[in-house]
Amino acid sequence: MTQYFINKFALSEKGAKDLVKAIIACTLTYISFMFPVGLLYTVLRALLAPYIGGVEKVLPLYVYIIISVIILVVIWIFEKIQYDATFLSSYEESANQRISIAEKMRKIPLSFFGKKDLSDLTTTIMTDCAGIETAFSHYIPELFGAVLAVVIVGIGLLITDWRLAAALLWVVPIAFAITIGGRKQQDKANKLHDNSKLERADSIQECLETIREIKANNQSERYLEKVDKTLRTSEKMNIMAEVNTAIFVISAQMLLRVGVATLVLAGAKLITVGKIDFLTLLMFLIAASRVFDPLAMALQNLAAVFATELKINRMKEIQSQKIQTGKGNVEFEHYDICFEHVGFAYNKKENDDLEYVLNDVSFIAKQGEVTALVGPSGGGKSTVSKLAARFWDVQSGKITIGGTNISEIEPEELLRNYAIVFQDVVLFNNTIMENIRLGRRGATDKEVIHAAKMAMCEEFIEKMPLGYQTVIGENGSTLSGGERQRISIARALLKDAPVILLDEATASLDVENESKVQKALSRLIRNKTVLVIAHRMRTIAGADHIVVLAEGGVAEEGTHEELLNAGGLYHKLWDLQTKSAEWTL
Ligand SMILES: Nc1ncnc2c1ncn2[C@@H]1O[C@H](COP(=O)(O)OP(=O)(O)OP(=O)(O)O)[C@@H](O)[C@H]1O
Repeated sequence: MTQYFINKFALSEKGAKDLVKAIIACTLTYISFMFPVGLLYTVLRALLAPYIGGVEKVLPLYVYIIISVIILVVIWIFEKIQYDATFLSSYEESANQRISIAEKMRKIPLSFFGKKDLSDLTTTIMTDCAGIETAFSHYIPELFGAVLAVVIVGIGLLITDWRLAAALLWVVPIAFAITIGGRKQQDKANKLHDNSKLERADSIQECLETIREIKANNQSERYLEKVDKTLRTSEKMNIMAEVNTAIFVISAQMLLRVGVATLVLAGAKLITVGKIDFLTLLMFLIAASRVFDPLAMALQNLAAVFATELKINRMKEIQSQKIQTGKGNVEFEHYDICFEHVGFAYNKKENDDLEYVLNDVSFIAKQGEVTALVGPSGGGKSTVSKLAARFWDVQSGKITIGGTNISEIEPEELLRNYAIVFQDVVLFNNTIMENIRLGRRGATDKEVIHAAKMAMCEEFIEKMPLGYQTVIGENGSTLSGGERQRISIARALLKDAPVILLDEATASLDVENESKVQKALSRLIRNKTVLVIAHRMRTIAGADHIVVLAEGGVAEEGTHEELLNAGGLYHKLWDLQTKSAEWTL
């Protein structure tokens, strides 16, 4: 049973055990609702014995009061157990599920995130988890509990009088069959609704992220029309999903009511032929109300469980992703990074062949040297630098650091040795001090300030109202591009790792700041393995080794002088940039 729930609902072992407990608790609660019916039947039978024939003995009033109190206490205890077992443990499980998804995402290769959009993942973590939480605190335990309770109570009723029980319960399997029979239809409508919700979240998120570009291009009206359309579609799909579910659930619930009618008819007939007395029929009628209320709810819950399964499948998809693993605590003798016949593709083509963006790339970035990657746009420079940090795993060939294949090193362990500065700087809505400290957790304020000074951050930090304690807004929205880039460089200086990847690290800086920051960087890079990407050729002219990448392969390599003398692609690029430097408006 536990294993079934683990597989079916992507639960942890503890979560599945708690669910079994919750179902047992729900069953007991529903069964306990029958105790007052039994008591009422006994009292009525005793009181009415003189009129309906029989020799029932009326007990003293206090006995009935004591029994009533005991029944109330028992119901209260079962309800309390049910509450603890459903609510408390389902929230705990839901929190664990969110943490385990976040943990998983830490280890999933970036290729996964390239295929999924952000709103899809946000929906899975926030909305799906919340939906699943409700399913475990309400739908699933109540559904299984109601079904089990009806089976047990049904057996009791059959033993009491099989004819009345059959007249009452014949509708139950048909009602469930109607709800289950509509599953395909409901799944289809729920899927359309879920997709429309994702599109809605996507379009709102895109609108917020690109609001500046939309306004700059005077496209607000056109764009809002598009957002409006997704909102309207989502509303339509929502209504369709609700109507689809309602058709099947309401039909099934209506049929349950027919069971009460057939019970009355069968009961009346049995009374007239003297097979049962009126009290027995009355007890069945009260029992029917007790059984059918949870049953009607169970039919609704069954439809909700179908909808939850779509959410669970999305969660399972994340949970089943292959994660990047490897050795921890690796000691490196040196930090040479070696690309050996590397082939890499982000995506597959339509015919399922890989769409290679790097082909047979081989070069060495030696420790103590600056290796520059240059080449035309789209040639594969950023891809190479990201592969060097194992953001993705290569499809063919290998990349080694200090002789060890990086695909055998645990990604977080590997990245401990890297300081990376990208052109697209990511900053957090926190103080400048903490944004820089991200480079090395545990660094003292003095060390952070020293790194900031080296990265030429001091002059703009001093002008801020709270200096280093100024909060810089979401992704550093209150800072200029150059300031953001300097913070990112300060982070790298603070980390002081043996491998440094600089992807257009100084592109947003003005000439004065660029030369100052480069001075700081040149102090940082001593005796390190440095991989630099820069479009400004003069920035990399002094590099020890230049690798020219074009069309996903190494076109040529050497020093600046060697490549100029060779008269190849590098020479051409150099000439083009020298000419464009002379160009004026
Ligand atoms: N995340 C991605 N998913 C799919 N394709 C990608 C992705 N990133 C880059 N590419 C493709 O890989 C190829 C190499 O891109 P890359 O960014 O490495 O080139 P680059 O030389 O750094 O370009 P640039 O100088 O313009 O920054 C390009 O064709 C690009 O479209």
